[in-house]
This record gives sequence, structure tokens and C-alpha cells, in this order.
Amino acid sequence: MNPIIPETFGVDIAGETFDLPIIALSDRRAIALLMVIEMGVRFGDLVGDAMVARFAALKPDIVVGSATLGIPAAIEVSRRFGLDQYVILQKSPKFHLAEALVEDVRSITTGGSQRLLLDRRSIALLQGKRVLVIDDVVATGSSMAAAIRLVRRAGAEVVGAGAILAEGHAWRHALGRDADLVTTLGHIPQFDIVDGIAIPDAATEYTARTGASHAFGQDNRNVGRWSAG
Ligand SMILES: Nc1ncnc2[nH]cnc12
Repeated sequence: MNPIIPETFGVDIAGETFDLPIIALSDRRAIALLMVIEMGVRFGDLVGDAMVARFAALKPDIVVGSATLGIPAAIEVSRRFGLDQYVILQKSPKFHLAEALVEDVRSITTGGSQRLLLDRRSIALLQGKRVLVIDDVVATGSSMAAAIRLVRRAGAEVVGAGAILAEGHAWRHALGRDADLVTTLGHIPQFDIVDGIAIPDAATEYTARTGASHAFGQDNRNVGRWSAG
């Protein structure tokens, strides 16, 4: 695939600017890729501190993180809440998960359908608890919706849902009323590729025109501008 111009998109995450690489998903679509596991330790601190500041009032009993890229943030958040145990929703059916609770997910990055699994042995950790669900990016909302369903099937109350980034707005429709549970630390659009140039898709771009959501908060005031990179 030919190089895309520009190469990066600058996004404000919890008050700091990060230049994310713009990666083609197809000849016509691209995303600004947040590869959490390549962002370094300090990024984990930034995300953990910002998430805990936003969710402290909800007093969660336990944090649930979605594999794979939701795991680092879930651990950072758990650590800051002083919670030793956390629950990870797995993507691949590990042999010991034969008896897992399962929900279907559609991913924009892999293009295919996936599954999210909750190990039955973790149900006891969740039953009757106030749960905070954490993921890296909420895009279609499919993964977040599946995580929320799994947590509820385990008999827990979802008191909040955090993602480092919101990508577009489709997740709001997918989540319906549960979109009100979601807080994100930044927002990115998806991109149309026209003649090798990545153009933020008007339908997914966050601008003042579309009206600020309380779910985004003030940390999104700088989003949508081009990075120098
Ligand atoms: N922009 C993005 N970066 C990383 N993971 C994603 N999943 C969906 N959109 C993504």
C-alpha cells in the first residue's frame, strides 16, 4: 500500500498531545492507531491517573479490562484504586475457558467477528459488585457492549466504562443508553483516503459543530487538528 499523507494525527489525551500513526485499513479507509503497548510506562501513568480522577466518585469495587489492549489500562486503574484483583475478558478461547460466558464482537481493526469471554471462575469476583469496565479504544462500541453484557451476566452492576480514546461516534448508537456510562480521555476520527491523502471522515470527526458530549469532557477541546508530524 502507498504511503499516506499525513503520516500522523495529533490527538490530545488527558491534556497531552500524541502523534498517532495513520494506518490504512483498506484502499479507502484509515485509522489513527493507538498501540497502547508501544506507548511507554509514562503513558500508562497518565492514563491511569486521568481515569481514576474521572471515576473516583463512582467507587468501583473491581475493574474489568478487555483483552488485549485494554489490559494495561485496567491494571493501571486497579493499582490506583488500591484494588489487588481485576478481571480480564479474553478474546481467544484458552483451553481452561471451555466453560466461559461468551459474547460476540465485531472489530474494525481486524475486520472480522471475534468473541469476548469471561472465565466462569471470575463470576464470584463480580457478583453483586460495582464494576468499572476499561478498554483502549471505543469505536464501533461492539467490544464495549459485549464487555458490559458479560459483566451484567455475572450479576454485577456496571457503574462506569472508560476508554483511552473514542473513535468516531458509532459506539453511541451501538451502546444506546449505556453510552452514558462511557468516559474517554480523547477523541479521534476515522479517515477517508482520497488520492493518498487521509481526510478525517466528517461523520466520525469530533468538532464543536457536532456539540460536545459530557462523556468527552474538556480534555477533547484540542482534538481534530492536524499534527505537524
Ligand atoms: N484507532 C485504533 N487504535 C487502536 N485500536 C483500535 N481499535 C479500533 N480503533 C483503534
